[in-house]
Amino acid sequence: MMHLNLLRLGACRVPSRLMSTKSTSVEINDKTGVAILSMCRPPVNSQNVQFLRDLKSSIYEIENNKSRGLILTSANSNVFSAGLDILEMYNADKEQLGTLWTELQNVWIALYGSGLPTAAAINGHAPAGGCLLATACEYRAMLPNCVIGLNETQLGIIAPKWLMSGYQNILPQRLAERALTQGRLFTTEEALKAGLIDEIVNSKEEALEKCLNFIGTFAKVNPLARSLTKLQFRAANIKEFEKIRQKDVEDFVSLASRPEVQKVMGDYLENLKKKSKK
Ligand SMILES: CCCC/C=C/CC(=O)SCCNC(=O)CCNC(=O)[C@H](O)C(C)(C)COP(=O)(O)OP(=O)(O)OC[C@H]1O[C@@H](n2cnc3c(N)ncnc32)[C@H](O)[C@@H]1OP(=O)(O)O
Repeated sequence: MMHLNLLRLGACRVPSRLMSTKSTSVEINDKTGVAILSMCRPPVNSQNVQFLRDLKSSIYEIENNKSRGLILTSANSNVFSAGLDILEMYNADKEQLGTLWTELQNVWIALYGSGLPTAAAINGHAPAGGCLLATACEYRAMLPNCVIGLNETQLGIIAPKWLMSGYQNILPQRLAERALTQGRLFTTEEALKAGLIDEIVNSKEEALEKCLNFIGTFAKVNPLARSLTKLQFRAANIKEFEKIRQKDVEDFVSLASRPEVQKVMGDYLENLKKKSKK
């Protein structure tokens, strides 16, 4: 009998640390069973191939370990994620561009298509690919004085439909269209007003607490029913994405390797470097 109880206890025990990769770490909250996935690629969590692979494997690990929910956050102090690593897109050959885009797709589908409750504790700026990750989640709490948004058109590039899905799920159509065509970055305060985020918080701890509270709202809901209901809402976007997945990589490679797009990226990078030296 005692042996059986121990086994039962063992089955319920939630480890306090699940897994780390080079650029992610995962901790499980002992009380809640919720996984906190921290991105840690200083200084700005820019998304290169390795980072995206690490993120994808952490998301699947959390899903497979039957955690009760996933909170995505950053280990860096003022940036959630600066989006795709422009250094890996600038002067890159077609194969490198294709691999980078494929890995971005893989992370998005892992997070957007996750059956778990997902929340983003946005403890810093979240432009472009950073916004993509945050809007793939179901709930967002964000620190003040930061920016979030899909600014692709500012780089002379187009966000494909799947990349816009998170935005479209959250924002009214007219606002989403205007923000995407402008390449607008919302301040935290503007993001709250637009409904792009759910709460403004004063610290990372508070952001994590709000995310935990959100995930806690499902405590009494059957997890399978919850997950299938969530995925019904997302099924059309996921199906459409799966249909164009390969073509989307080809389109990205063709666009990103154009000399004029490379020039915009080079100038953008140079401006970033100039700004950071000031
Ligand atoms: C062709 C189709 C492509 C379609 C899709 C694209 C999706 C993308 O995700 S494109 C990436 C777009 N990202 C951005 O526009 C964000 C650029 N970064 C920023 O605006 C700022 O860095 C920040 C607001 C995120 C943070 O500002 P902060 O003042 O804290 O840091 P900085 O001094 O600006 O940066 C520190 C350091 O990091 C470098 N860096 C910043 N962002 C990127 C990036 N996305 N890729 C590569 N490197 C980046 C920046 O140059 C600084 O480097 P140095 O210290 O070496 O000068």
